[in-house]
Amino acid sequence: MPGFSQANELKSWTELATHHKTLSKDIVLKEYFAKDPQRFEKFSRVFKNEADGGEILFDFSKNFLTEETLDLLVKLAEESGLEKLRNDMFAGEKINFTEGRAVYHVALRNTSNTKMEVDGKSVVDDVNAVLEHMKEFSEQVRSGEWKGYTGKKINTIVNIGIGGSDLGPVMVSEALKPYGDRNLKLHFVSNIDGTHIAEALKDSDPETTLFLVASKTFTTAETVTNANTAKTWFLKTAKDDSAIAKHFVALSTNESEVTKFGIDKKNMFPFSDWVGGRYSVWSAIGLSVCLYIGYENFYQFLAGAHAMDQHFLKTPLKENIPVIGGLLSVWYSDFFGAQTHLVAPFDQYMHRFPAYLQQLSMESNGKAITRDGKYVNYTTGPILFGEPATNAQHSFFQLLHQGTKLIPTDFILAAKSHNPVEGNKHQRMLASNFFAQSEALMLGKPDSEVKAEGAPEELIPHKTFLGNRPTTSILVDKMTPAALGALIAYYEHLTFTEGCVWNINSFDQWGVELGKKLAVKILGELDDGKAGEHDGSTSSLIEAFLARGKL
Ligand SMILES: O=P(O)(O)OC[C@H]1O[C@@H](O)[C@H](O)[C@@H](O)[C@@H]1O
Repeated sequence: MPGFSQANELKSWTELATHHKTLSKDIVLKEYFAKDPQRFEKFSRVFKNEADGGEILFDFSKNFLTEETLDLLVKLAEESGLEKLRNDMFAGEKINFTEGRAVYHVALRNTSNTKMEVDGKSVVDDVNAVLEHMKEFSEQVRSGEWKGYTGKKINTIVNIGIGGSDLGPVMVSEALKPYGDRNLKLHFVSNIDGTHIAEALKDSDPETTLFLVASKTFTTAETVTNANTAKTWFLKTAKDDSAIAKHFVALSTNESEVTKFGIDKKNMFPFSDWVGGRYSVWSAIGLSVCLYIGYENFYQFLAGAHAMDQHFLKTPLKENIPVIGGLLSVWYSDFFGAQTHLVAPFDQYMHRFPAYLQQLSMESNGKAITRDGKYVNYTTGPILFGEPATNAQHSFFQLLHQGTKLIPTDFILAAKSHNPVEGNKHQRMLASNFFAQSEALMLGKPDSEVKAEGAPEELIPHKTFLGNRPTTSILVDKMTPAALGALIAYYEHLTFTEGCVWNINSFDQWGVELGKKLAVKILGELDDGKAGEHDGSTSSLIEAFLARGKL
Protein backbone atom coordinates (compact mmCIF):
# COMPACT_ATOMS: atom_id res chain seq x y z
CA MET A 1 0.00 0.00 0.00
CA PRO A 2 1.27 3.52 -0.70
CA GLY A 3 1.97 5.91 2.18
CA PHE A 4 -1.41 7.65 1.85
CA SER A 5 -5.05 6.72 1.82
CA GLN A 6 -6.91 9.47 0.00
CA ALA A 7 -5.31 11.17 -3.01
CA ASN A 8 -6.56 14.54 -1.81
CA GLU A 9 -4.38 14.17 1.30
CA LEU A 10 -1.31 14.55 -0.89
CA LYS A 11 0.58 17.84 -0.76
CA SER A 12 0.57 18.22 -4.54
CA TRP A 13 -3.23 17.75 -4.61
CA THR A 14 -3.62 20.78 -2.34
CA GLU A 15 -1.15 22.69 -4.48
CA LEU A 16 -3.08 21.74 -7.60
CA ALA A 17 -6.31 22.94 -5.98
CA THR A 18 -4.71 26.35 -5.31
CA HIS A 19 -3.22 26.44 -8.80
CA HIS A 20 -6.61 25.54 -10.28
CA LYS A 21 -8.22 28.58 -8.61
CA THR A 22 -5.99 30.97 -10.55
CA LEU A 23 -5.60 28.99 -13.76
CA SER A 24 -9.29 28.26 -14.27
CA LYS A 25 -10.05 32.01 -14.19
CA ASP A 26 -7.17 32.88 -16.43
CA ILE A 27 -6.84 30.20 -19.06
CA VAL A 28 -8.13 31.09 -22.48
CA LEU A 29 -6.41 28.61 -24.74
CA LYS A 30 -6.34 30.77 -27.86
CA GLU A 31 -4.76 33.61 -25.88
CA TYR A 32 -2.18 31.25 -24.40
CA PHE A 33 -1.21 30.26 -27.94
CA ALA A 34 -1.00 33.91 -28.96
CA LYS A 35 1.18 34.70 -25.93
CA ASP A 36 3.47 31.69 -26.28
CA PRO A 37 4.67 30.69 -29.76
CA GLN A 38 6.40 27.67 -28.19
CA ARG A 39 3.25 26.25 -26.65
CA PHE A 40 2.88 23.43 -29.17
CA GLU A 41 6.55 22.37 -28.77
CA LYS A 42 6.26 22.49 -24.98
CA PHE A 43 3.20 20.34 -24.69
CA SER A 44 3.41 17.87 -27.54
CA ARG A 45 5.34 14.62 -27.47
CA VAL A 46 6.41 12.26 -30.25
CA PHE A 47 6.39 8.52 -29.67
CA LYS A 48 8.89 6.71 -31.86
CA ASN A 49 7.68 3.21 -32.46
CA GLU A 50 10.68 0.91 -32.54
CA ALA A 51 8.49 -1.91 -33.83
CA ASP A 52 7.96 -0.46 -37.30
CA GLY A 53 9.79 2.88 -37.30
CA GLY A 54 6.51 4.83 -37.32
CA GLU A 55 5.72 7.80 -35.12
CA ILE A 56 2.71 8.94 -33.14
CA LEU A 57 2.39 12.62 -32.36
CA PHE A 58 0.48 13.42 -29.16
CA ASP A 59 -0.50 17.07 -29.02
CA PHE A 60 -1.51 17.98 -25.47
CA SER A 61 -1.12 21.74 -26.08
CA LYS A 62 -4.85 22.42 -26.47
CA ASN A 63 -5.42 21.35 -22.85
CA PHE A 64 -5.81 23.42 -19.72
CA LEU A 65 -2.21 23.31 -18.69
CA THR A 66 0.85 25.44 -18.16
CA GLU A 67 4.35 24.42 -17.23
CA GLU A 68 3.39 24.85 -13.59
CA THR A 69 0.37 22.57 -14.07
CA LEU A 70 2.50 19.88 -15.64
CA ASP A 71 5.09 20.12 -12.86
CA LEU A 72 2.41 19.83 -10.20
CA LEU A 73 0.71 16.92 -11.96
CA VAL A 74 4.03 15.12 -12.23
CA LYS A 75 4.56 15.76 -8.52
CA LEU A 76 1.14 14.23 -7.90
CA ALA A 77 2.17 11.14 -9.85
CA GLU A 78 5.39 10.90 -7.84
CA GLU A 79 3.66 11.33 -4.48
CA SER A 80 1.05 8.75 -5.42
CA GLY A 81 3.84 6.19 -5.93
CA LEU A 82 3.29 5.78 -9.67
CA GLU A 83 6.87 4.73 -10.40
CA LYS A 84 6.80 2.04 -7.71
CA LEU A 85 3.43 0.66 -8.76
CA ARG A 86 4.51 0.65 -12.41
CA ASN A 87 7.79 -1.09 -11.56
CA ASP A 88 5.90 -3.61 -9.43
CA MET A 89 3.60 -4.37 -12.36
CA PHE A 90 6.57 -4.96 -14.66
CA ALA A 91 8.22 -7.10 -11.95
CA GLY A 92 5.21 -9.42 -11.79
CA GLU A 93 4.23 -8.37 -8.25
CA LYS A 94 0.64 -9.16 -7.20
CA ILE A 95 -0.62 -5.60 -7.47
CA ASN A 96 -4.15 -6.88 -8.09
CA PHE A 97 -4.30 -7.57 -4.37
CA THR A 98 -8.08 -8.14 -4.11
CA GLU A 99 -7.68 -11.20 -6.33
CA GLY A 100 -4.11 -12.02 -5.25
CA ARG A 101 -2.82 -11.80 -8.81
CA ALA A 102 -0.03 -10.22 -10.81
CA VAL A 103 -1.06 -7.84 -13.61
CA TYR A 104 1.13 -9.08 -16.36
CA HIS A 105 -0.36 -8.47 -19.79
CA VAL A 106 2.92 -6.65 -20.54
CA ALA A 107 4.60 -10.10 -20.41
CA LEU A 108 2.41 -11.26 -23.32
CA ARG A 109 4.01 -8.76 -25.67
CA ASN A 110 7.55 -9.06 -24.40
CA THR A 111 8.95 -9.27 -27.91
CA SER A 112 12.46 -8.45 -26.66
CA ASN A 113 12.34 -11.58 -24.45
CA THR A 114 13.32 -9.64 -21.36
CA LYS A 115 13.37 -11.59 -18.10
CA MET A 116 9.83 -11.58 -16.66
CA GLU A 117 8.81 -13.64 -13.64
CA VAL A 118 5.86 -14.36 -11.39
CA ASP A 119 6.54 -16.01 -8.02
CA GLY A 120 10.21 -16.34 -8.99
CA LYS A 121 9.37 -18.39 -12.09
CA SER A 122 10.02 -17.16 -15.62
CA VAL A 123 6.92 -16.76 -17.78
CA VAL A 124 8.82 -16.12 -21.01
CA ASP A 125 8.95 -19.69 -22.31
CA ASP A 126 5.28 -20.35 -21.60
CA VAL A 127 4.23 -17.16 -23.39
CA ASN A 128 6.44 -17.99 -26.37
CA ALA A 129 5.15 -21.58 -26.52
CA VAL A 130 1.55 -20.33 -26.88
CA LEU A 131 2.64 -17.82 -29.52
CA GLU A 132 4.36 -20.64 -31.39
CA HIS A 133 1.17 -22.72 -31.24
CA MET A 134 -0.85 -19.73 -32.50
CA LYS A 135 1.62 -19.27 -35.35
CA GLU A 136 1.50 -22.92 -36.38
CA PHE A 137 -2.29 -23.18 -36.11
CA SER A 138 -3.00 -19.89 -37.91
CA GLU A 139 -0.67 -20.85 -40.75
CA GLN A 140 -2.36 -24.25 -41.09
CA VAL A 141 -5.84 -22.73 -41.18
CA ARG A 142 -4.91 -19.90 -43.54
CA SER A 143 -3.10 -22.22 -45.95
CA GLY A 144 -5.85 -24.82 -45.95
CA GLU A 145 -3.62 -27.51 -44.45
CA TRP A 146 -6.05 -27.60 -41.52
CA LYS A 147 -9.19 -29.20 -42.87
CA GLY A 148 -12.75 -29.57 -41.65
CA TYR A 149 -14.20 -33.03 -40.96
CA THR A 150 -15.16 -33.51 -44.61
CA GLY A 151 -11.76 -32.40 -45.89
CA LYS A 152 -12.74 -28.84 -46.83
CA LYS A 153 -10.75 -25.67 -46.10
CA ILE A 154 -11.98 -23.44 -43.26
CA ASN A 155 -13.52 -20.21 -44.56
CA THR A 156 -15.53 -18.97 -41.55
CA ILE A 157 -14.33 -18.18 -38.04
CA VAL A 158 -16.83 -17.69 -35.22
CA ASN A 159 -15.36 -16.26 -32.03
CA ILE A 160 -17.68 -16.94 -29.10
CA GLY A 161 -16.80 -14.80 -26.10
CA ILE A 162 -17.97 -11.73 -24.19
CA GLY A 163 -16.41 -8.71 -22.47
CA GLY A 164 -12.64 -8.86 -22.78
CA SER A 165 -12.95 -12.11 -24.73
CA ASP A 166 -14.88 -10.27 -27.42
CA LEU A 167 -14.19 -6.53 -27.44
CA GLY A 168 -10.45 -6.74 -28.08
CA PRO A 169 -10.65 -9.35 -30.86
CA VAL A 170 -13.53 -7.62 -32.63
CA MET A 171 -12.03 -4.13 -32.33
CA VAL A 172 -8.56 -5.16 -33.50
CA SER A 173 -9.75 -7.29 -36.39
CA GLU A 174 -11.92 -4.39 -37.57
CA ALA A 175 -9.16 -1.81 -37.09
CA LEU A 176 -6.66 -3.97 -38.99
CA LYS A 177 -9.06 -5.13 -41.68
CA PRO A 178 -6.71 -3.87 -44.43
CA TYR A 179 -4.31 -6.62 -43.30
CA GLY A 180 -7.03 -9.28 -43.13
CA ASP A 181 -7.49 -12.34 -45.32
CA ARG A 182 -10.70 -11.49 -47.15
CA ASN A 183 -11.33 -15.17 -47.91
CA LEU A 184 -12.03 -15.65 -44.21
CA LYS A 185 -15.43 -14.59 -42.93
CA LEU A 186 -15.35 -13.48 -39.27
CA HIS A 187 -18.22 -13.52 -36.80
CA PHE A 188 -18.09 -12.42 -33.18
CA VAL A 189 -20.87 -13.80 -31.02
CA SER A 190 -21.11 -12.35 -27.54
CA ASN A 191 -24.69 -11.59 -26.54
CA ILE A 192 -26.88 -14.20 -24.85
CA ASP A 193 -29.67 -12.85 -27.06
CA GLY A 194 -30.25 -15.89 -29.29
CA THR A 195 -30.28 -13.58 -32.28
CA HIS A 196 -26.53 -13.18 -32.09
CA ILE A 197 -25.61 -16.85 -32.46
CA ALA A 198 -28.57 -17.54 -34.76
CA GLU A 199 -27.44 -14.89 -37.24
CA ALA A 200 -23.84 -16.16 -37.21
CA LEU A 201 -24.98 -19.75 -37.79
CA LYS A 202 -27.33 -18.77 -40.62
CA ASP A 203 -24.27 -17.45 -42.36
CA SER A 204 -22.07 -20.50 -41.73
CA ASP A 205 -21.54 -23.98 -43.10
CA PRO A 206 -20.67 -26.68 -40.50
CA GLU A 207 -18.12 -28.23 -42.88
CA THR A 208 -16.06 -25.04 -43.21
CA THR A 209 -16.59 -23.21 -39.90
CA LEU A 210 -14.14 -22.99 -37.04
CA PHE A 211 -15.44 -21.99 -33.60
CA LEU A 212 -13.10 -20.28 -31.15
CA VAL A 213 -14.57 -20.52 -27.68
CA ALA A 214 -12.92 -17.60 -25.93
CA SER A 215 -13.33 -17.41 -22.19
CA LYS A 216 -10.72 -16.86 -19.51
CA THR A 217 -12.81 -18.65 -16.89
CA PHE A 218 -14.80 -20.89 -19.26
CA THR A 219 -17.72 -20.46 -16.86
CA THR A 220 -19.27 -17.28 -18.28
CA ALA A 221 -22.95 -18.12 -18.81
CA GLU A 222 -23.34 -16.31 -22.13
CA THR A 223 -20.26 -17.92 -23.68
CA VAL A 224 -20.90 -21.45 -22.45
CA THR A 225 -24.54 -21.27 -23.60
CA ASN A 226 -23.64 -19.86 -27.03
CA ALA A 227 -20.86 -22.45 -27.43
CA ASN A 228 -23.24 -25.30 -26.56
CA THR A 229 -25.79 -23.98 -29.07
CA ALA A 230 -23.03 -23.90 -31.70
CA LYS A 231 -21.98 -27.45 -30.81
CA THR A 232 -25.57 -28.76 -31.10
CA TRP A 233 -25.93 -27.02 -34.47
CA PHE A 234 -22.63 -28.47 -35.65
CA LEU A 235 -23.36 -32.04 -34.50
CA LYS A 236 -26.75 -31.96 -36.20
CA THR A 237 -24.85 -32.14 -39.48
CA ALA A 238 -21.54 -33.74 -38.47
CA LYS A 239 -23.29 -36.40 -36.34
CA ASP A 240 -19.98 -37.66 -34.89
CA ASP A 241 -18.34 -36.21 -31.72
CA SER A 242 -14.89 -36.91 -33.15
CA ALA A 243 -15.49 -34.13 -35.72
CA ILE A 244 -15.47 -31.53 -32.91
CA ALA A 245 -11.67 -31.57 -32.79
CA LYS A 246 -11.46 -30.06 -36.27
CA HIS A 247 -14.00 -27.32 -35.61
CA PHE A 248 -13.79 -26.21 -31.96
CA VAL A 249 -10.81 -24.75 -30.17
CA ALA A 250 -10.70 -23.12 -26.74
CA LEU A 251 -8.88 -19.98 -25.62
CA SER A 252 -8.91 -20.21 -21.87
CA THR A 253 -7.15 -20.60 -18.53
CA ASN A 254 -9.49 -23.37 -17.36
CA GLU A 255 -8.37 -26.75 -18.70
CA SER A 256 -10.86 -28.88 -16.78
CA GLU A 257 -13.92 -26.93 -18.01
CA VAL A 258 -12.54 -26.94 -21.55
CA THR A 259 -12.18 -30.74 -21.60
CA LYS A 260 -15.58 -31.14 -19.94
CA PHE A 261 -17.06 -29.15 -22.84
CA GLY A 262 -15.58 -31.72 -25.21
CA ILE A 263 -12.61 -29.79 -26.59
CA ASP A 264 -9.37 -31.73 -26.75
CA LYS A 265 -6.54 -30.37 -24.57
CA LYS A 266 -4.32 -30.12 -27.64
CA ASN A 267 -6.82 -27.71 -29.19
CA MET A 268 -6.66 -25.44 -26.18
CA PHE A 269 -4.63 -22.23 -26.28
CA PRO A 270 -3.92 -21.40 -22.65
CA PHE A 271 -2.98 -18.27 -20.76
CA SER A 272 -2.56 -17.43 -17.10
CA ASP A 273 -4.72 -15.87 -14.44
CA TRP A 274 -2.42 -12.82 -14.41
CA VAL A 275 -4.04 -11.74 -17.67
CA GLY A 276 -7.11 -9.62 -16.95
CA GLY A 277 -10.04 -10.05 -19.36
CA ARG A 278 -9.84 -6.47 -20.62
CA TYR A 279 -6.10 -6.89 -21.23
CA SER A 280 -6.36 -10.26 -22.94
CA VAL A 281 -6.32 -9.45 -26.65
CA TRP A 282 -2.54 -9.90 -26.48
CA SER A 283 -2.96 -13.49 -25.26
CA ALA A 284 -4.48 -16.59 -26.87
CA ILE A 285 -7.75 -14.59 -26.79
CA GLY A 286 -6.30 -12.78 -29.83
CA LEU A 287 -6.33 -15.96 -31.94
CA SER A 288 -9.16 -14.70 -34.18
CA VAL A 289 -7.04 -11.62 -34.95
CA CYS A 290 -3.99 -13.79 -35.61
CA LEU A 291 -5.99 -16.02 -37.97
CA TYR A 292 -7.36 -13.03 -39.82
CA ILE A 293 -4.28 -10.81 -40.21
CA GLY A 294 -1.66 -13.58 -40.03
CA TYR A 295 0.97 -14.26 -37.41
CA GLU A 296 3.57 -11.76 -38.70
CA ASN A 297 1.11 -8.90 -38.41
CA PHE A 298 -0.12 -10.15 -35.04
CA TYR A 299 3.47 -10.21 -33.81
CA GLN A 300 3.95 -6.62 -35.05
CA PHE A 301 0.84 -5.66 -33.07
CA LEU A 302 2.49 -7.12 -29.94
CA ALA A 303 5.81 -5.42 -30.76
CA GLY A 304 4.13 -2.01 -31.07
CA ALA A 305 2.56 -2.43 -27.64
CA HIS A 306 5.92 -3.55 -26.26
CA ALA A 307 7.53 -0.36 -27.59
CA MET A 308 4.93 1.73 -25.72
CA ASP A 309 5.51 -0.42 -22.60
CA GLN A 310 9.21 0.40 -22.74
CA HIS A 311 8.41 4.08 -23.13
CA PHE A 312 6.07 3.95 -20.11
CA LEU A 313 8.63 2.03 -18.06
CA LYS A 314 11.72 4.05 -18.88
CA THR A 315 10.75 7.63 -19.74
CA PRO A 316 10.89 10.34 -17.05
CA LEU A 317 7.35 11.20 -15.95
CA LYS A 318 7.31 14.67 -17.48
CA GLU A 319 8.06 13.22 -20.92
CA ASN A 320 6.04 10.06 -20.38
CA ILE A 321 3.15 10.15 -22.85
CA PRO A 322 0.61 7.82 -21.15
CA VAL A 323 1.46 9.39 -17.79
CA ILE A 324 0.64 12.85 -19.15
CA GLY A 325 -2.61 11.49 -20.63
CA GLY A 326 -3.61 9.93 -17.30
CA LEU A 327 -2.70 13.00 -15.26
CA LEU A 328 -4.73 15.24 -17.54
CA SER A 329 -7.70 12.97 -17.03
CA VAL A 330 -7.32 13.30 -13.23
CA TRP A 331 -6.90 17.06 -13.63
CA TYR A 332 -10.18 17.37 -15.55
CA SER A 333 -12.15 14.91 -13.41
CA ASP A 334 -11.14 16.12 -9.98
CA PHE A 335 -10.39 19.80 -10.41
CA PHE A 336 -12.60 20.90 -13.32
CA GLY A 337 -15.53 18.59 -12.50
CA ALA A 338 -15.51 16.85 -15.88
CA GLN A 339 -17.63 13.68 -15.85
CA THR A 340 -16.71 12.25 -19.20
CA HIS A 341 -13.90 11.48 -21.61
CA LEU A 342 -14.69 11.41 -25.30
CA VAL A 343 -12.55 9.47 -27.77
CA ALA A 344 -13.34 10.06 -31.43
CA PRO A 345 -11.20 8.25 -34.01
CA PHE A 346 -11.23 9.84 -37.47
CA ASP A 347 -10.96 6.33 -38.88
CA GLN A 348 -13.84 4.14 -40.00
CA TYR A 349 -11.85 0.95 -39.34
CA MET A 350 -11.56 2.08 -35.69
CA HIS A 351 -15.32 2.14 -35.19
CA ARG A 352 -15.20 -0.28 -32.23
CA PHE A 353 -12.29 1.47 -30.54
CA PRO A 354 -14.44 3.58 -28.17
CA ALA A 355 -16.42 0.45 -27.16
CA TYR A 356 -13.15 -1.33 -26.42
CA LEU A 357 -11.90 1.63 -24.38
CA GLN A 358 -15.15 1.72 -22.43
CA GLN A 359 -14.37 -1.65 -20.89
CA LEU A 360 -10.71 -0.79 -20.39
CA SER A 361 -11.42 2.48 -18.63
CA MET A 362 -14.76 1.96 -16.92
CA GLU A 363 -14.20 -1.61 -15.72
CA SER A 364 -10.76 -0.60 -14.45
CA ASN A 365 -11.52 2.68 -12.74
CA GLY A 366 -15.25 2.52 -12.05
CA LYS A 367 -14.38 2.03 -8.37
CA ALA A 368 -14.99 4.04 -5.21
CA ILE A 369 -12.89 2.21 -2.63
CA THR A 370 -9.25 3.08 -1.98
CA ARG A 371 -6.59 0.43 -1.77
CA ASP A 372 -6.88 0.51 2.01
CA GLY A 373 -10.63 0.01 1.95
CA LYS A 374 -12.03 3.54 2.45
CA TYR A 375 -14.66 5.28 0.33
CA VAL A 376 -12.90 7.86 -1.86
CA ASN A 377 -13.21 11.57 -1.06
CA TYR A 378 -13.13 12.53 -4.75
CA THR A 379 -14.45 11.48 -8.08
CA THR A 380 -12.77 8.63 -10.01
CA GLY A 381 -13.18 7.00 -13.45
CA PRO A 382 -14.83 9.18 -16.09
CA ILE A 383 -17.63 7.98 -18.34
CA LEU A 384 -15.81 7.15 -21.56
CA PHE A 385 -17.75 7.33 -24.79
CA GLY A 386 -17.14 7.85 -28.46
CA GLU A 387 -17.96 7.22 -32.08
CA PRO A 388 -15.93 7.53 -35.22
CA ALA A 389 -15.79 10.96 -36.82
CA THR A 390 -16.87 12.55 -39.02
CA ASN A 391 -20.15 10.74 -38.22
CA ALA A 392 -20.02 11.88 -34.60
CA GLN A 393 -19.86 15.50 -35.73
CA HIS A 394 -23.26 15.17 -37.33
CA SER A 395 -24.89 13.75 -34.22
CA PHE A 396 -23.71 14.58 -30.71
CA PHE A 397 -20.93 17.14 -31.28
CA GLN A 398 -23.56 19.89 -30.87
CA LEU A 399 -23.29 19.31 -27.12
CA LEU A 400 -19.50 19.60 -27.25
CA HIS A 401 -19.62 22.95 -28.97
CA GLN A 402 -22.51 24.65 -27.26
CA GLY A 403 -23.61 22.51 -24.30
CA THR A 404 -23.00 23.23 -20.63
CA LYS A 405 -20.66 20.30 -19.97
CA LEU A 406 -16.89 20.21 -20.12
CA ILE A 407 -15.95 17.17 -22.23
CA PRO A 408 -12.20 16.52 -22.54
CA THR A 409 -11.81 14.97 -25.98
CA ASP A 410 -9.22 12.88 -27.82
CA PHE A 411 -9.16 13.01 -31.60
CA ILE A 412 -7.22 10.30 -33.44
CA LEU A 413 -6.18 10.38 -37.09
CA ALA A 414 -3.81 8.36 -39.26
CA ALA A 415 -2.04 10.67 -41.72
CA LYS A 416 -1.92 7.96 -44.42
CA SER A 417 -5.17 6.32 -45.36
CA HIS A 418 -5.43 2.65 -46.24
CA ASN A 419 -7.86 3.74 -48.94
CA PRO A 420 -6.60 6.91 -50.64
CA VAL A 421 -9.56 6.91 -53.01
CA GLU A 422 -10.24 9.74 -55.48
CA GLY A 423 -6.62 10.88 -55.39
CA ASN A 424 -6.73 11.01 -51.55
CA LYS A 425 -9.57 13.56 -51.63
CA HIS A 426 -11.57 11.72 -48.94
CA GLN A 427 -8.53 11.63 -46.70
CA ARG A 428 -7.91 15.36 -47.08
CA MET A 429 -11.55 16.03 -46.23
CA LEU A 430 -11.32 13.70 -43.22
CA ALA A 431 -8.12 15.38 -42.04
CA SER A 432 -9.55 18.86 -42.55
CA ASN A 433 -12.33 17.94 -40.13
CA PHE A 434 -9.84 16.51 -37.62
CA PHE A 435 -8.03 19.87 -37.54
CA ALA A 436 -11.16 22.00 -37.77
CA GLN A 437 -12.92 20.35 -34.85
CA SER A 438 -10.16 20.89 -32.31
CA GLU A 439 -9.61 24.41 -33.61
CA ALA A 440 -13.30 25.27 -33.47
CA LEU A 441 -13.68 23.80 -29.99
CA MET A 442 -10.82 25.98 -28.82
CA LEU A 443 -11.56 29.22 -30.71
CA GLY A 444 -15.32 29.25 -30.48
CA LYS A 445 -17.09 32.09 -32.22
CA PRO A 446 -17.59 35.38 -30.38
CA ASP A 447 -20.84 37.29 -30.61
CA SER A 448 -19.04 40.17 -32.34
CA GLU A 449 -18.20 37.85 -35.22
CA VAL A 450 -21.76 36.53 -35.41
CA LYS A 451 -23.00 40.11 -35.45
CA ALA A 452 -20.53 41.13 -38.15
CA GLU A 453 -21.88 38.32 -40.31
CA GLY A 454 -25.22 40.11 -40.16
CA ALA A 455 -27.14 37.71 -37.91
CA PRO A 456 -30.41 39.17 -36.59
CA GLU A 457 -30.04 40.44 -33.02
CA GLU A 458 -32.23 37.69 -31.49
CA LEU A 459 -30.17 34.92 -33.09
CA ILE A 460 -26.77 36.17 -31.93
CA PRO A 461 -26.67 34.23 -28.63
CA HIS A 462 -27.81 31.04 -30.42
CA LYS A 463 -25.03 31.30 -32.98
CA THR A 464 -22.28 32.19 -30.51
CA PHE A 465 -19.74 29.53 -29.48
CA LEU A 466 -17.93 30.09 -26.20
CA GLY A 467 -14.94 27.94 -27.25
CA ASN A 468 -12.10 27.11 -24.87
CA ARG A 469 -12.94 23.38 -24.98
CA PRO A 470 -9.84 21.20 -24.40
CA THR A 471 -8.73 18.49 -26.80
CA THR A 472 -5.81 16.12 -27.29
CA SER A 473 -4.93 15.37 -30.90
CA ILE A 474 -3.23 12.07 -31.69
CA LEU A 475 -1.70 11.84 -35.15
CA VAL A 476 -0.50 8.40 -36.26
CA ASP A 477 1.58 7.98 -39.45
CA LYS A 478 -0.51 5.03 -40.62
CA MET A 479 -2.70 2.62 -38.65
CA THR A 480 -0.34 -0.35 -38.92
CA PRO A 481 -0.51 -3.32 -36.52
CA ALA A 482 2.40 -1.82 -34.56
CA ALA A 483 0.76 1.61 -34.38
CA LEU A 484 -2.51 0.12 -33.13
CA GLY A 485 -0.64 -1.96 -30.53
CA ALA A 486 1.11 1.16 -29.25
CA LEU A 487 -2.11 3.17 -29.18
CA ILE A 488 -3.95 0.55 -27.12
CA ALA A 489 -0.99 0.31 -24.73
CA TYR A 490 -1.08 4.12 -24.42
CA TYR A 491 -4.67 3.94 -23.16
CA GLU A 492 -3.86 0.99 -20.88
CA HIS A 493 -1.07 2.91 -19.17
CA LEU A 494 -3.15 6.09 -19.07
CA THR A 495 -5.80 4.10 -17.20
CA PHE A 496 -3.11 2.66 -14.91
CA THR A 497 -1.86 6.18 -14.09
CA GLU A 498 -5.37 7.39 -13.21
CA GLY A 499 -6.02 4.39 -10.95
CA CYS A 500 -2.69 4.82 -9.18
CA VAL A 501 -3.35 8.49 -8.38
CA TRP A 502 -6.88 7.70 -7.20
CA ASN A 503 -5.41 4.88 -5.10
CA ILE A 504 -7.92 2.32 -6.32
CA ASN A 505 -7.34 -1.22 -7.59
CA SER A 506 -7.80 -0.91 -11.35
CA PHE A 507 -7.55 -4.66 -11.90
CA ASP A 508 -10.55 -6.35 -10.31
CA GLN A 509 -14.20 -6.12 -11.42
CA TRP A 510 -16.39 -7.17 -8.50
CA GLY A 511 -19.01 -4.69 -9.71
CA VAL A 512 -20.23 -7.07 -12.41
CA GLU A 513 -21.02 -9.89 -9.97
CA LEU A 514 -24.30 -8.80 -8.34
CA GLY A 515 -26.33 -8.60 -11.55
CA LYS A 516 -25.00 -12.00 -12.69
CA LYS A 517 -26.08 -13.69 -9.40
CA LEU A 518 -29.56 -12.18 -9.49
CA ALA A 519 -29.98 -13.20 -13.13
CA VAL A 520 -29.28 -16.85 -12.22
CA LYS A 521 -31.94 -16.72 -9.49
CA ILE A 522 -34.51 -15.09 -11.77
CA LEU A 523 -33.77 -17.56 -14.57
CA GLY A 524 -34.97 -20.31 -12.19
CA GLU A 525 -38.21 -18.38 -11.69
CA LEU A 526 -38.68 -17.94 -15.45
CA ASP A 527 -38.12 -21.67 -15.94
CA ASP A 528 -40.80 -22.34 -13.27
CA GLY A 529 -43.11 -19.74 -14.82
CA LYS A 530 -43.61 -17.76 -11.58
CA ALA A 531 -42.01 -14.63 -10.11
CA GLY A 532 -40.39 -15.10 -6.70
CA GLU A 533 -40.02 -12.54 -3.90
CA HIS A 534 -39.03 -9.16 -5.32
CA ASP A 535 -39.91 -5.51 -5.07
CA GLY A 536 -43.23 -4.52 -6.66
CA SER A 537 -41.69 -3.35 -9.91
CA THR A 538 -39.46 -6.38 -10.52
CA SER A 539 -42.22 -8.95 -9.74
CA SER A 540 -44.73 -7.14 -11.97
CA LEU A 541 -42.23 -6.94 -14.80
CA ILE A 542 -41.48 -10.66 -14.50
CA GLU A 543 -45.20 -11.50 -14.48
CA ALA A 544 -45.76 -9.25 -17.51
CA PHE A 545 -42.94 -10.99 -19.37
CA LEU A 546 -44.29 -14.45 -18.48
CA ALA A 547 -47.75 -13.49 -19.69
CA ARG A 548 -46.53 -11.97 -22.95
CA GLY A 549 -43.51 -14.10 -23.84
CA LYS A 550 -45.03 -17.60 -24.01
CA LEU A 551 -43.82 -19.56 -27.01
O1 LIG B 1 -13.34 -14.44 -20.48
P1 LIG B 1 -14.45 -14.72 -19.52
O2 LIG B 1 -13.96 -15.43 -18.29
O3 LIG B 1 -15.58 -15.43 -20.19
O4 LIG B 1 -14.98 -13.32 -19.02
C1 LIG B 1 -15.57 -12.40 -19.89
C2 LIG B 1 -15.85 -11.09 -19.17
O5 LIG B 1 -16.72 -11.39 -18.10
C3 LIG B 1 -17.15 -10.28 -17.37
O6 LIG B 1 -18.06 -10.67 -16.39
C4 LIG B 1 -15.97 -9.58 -16.77
O7 LIG B 1 -16.44 -8.43 -16.13
C5 LIG B 1 -14.98 -9.20 -17.85
O8 LIG B 1 -13.84 -8.62 -17.29
C6 LIG B 1 -14.61 -10.40 -18.66
O9 LIG B 1 -13.79 -10.00 -19.73
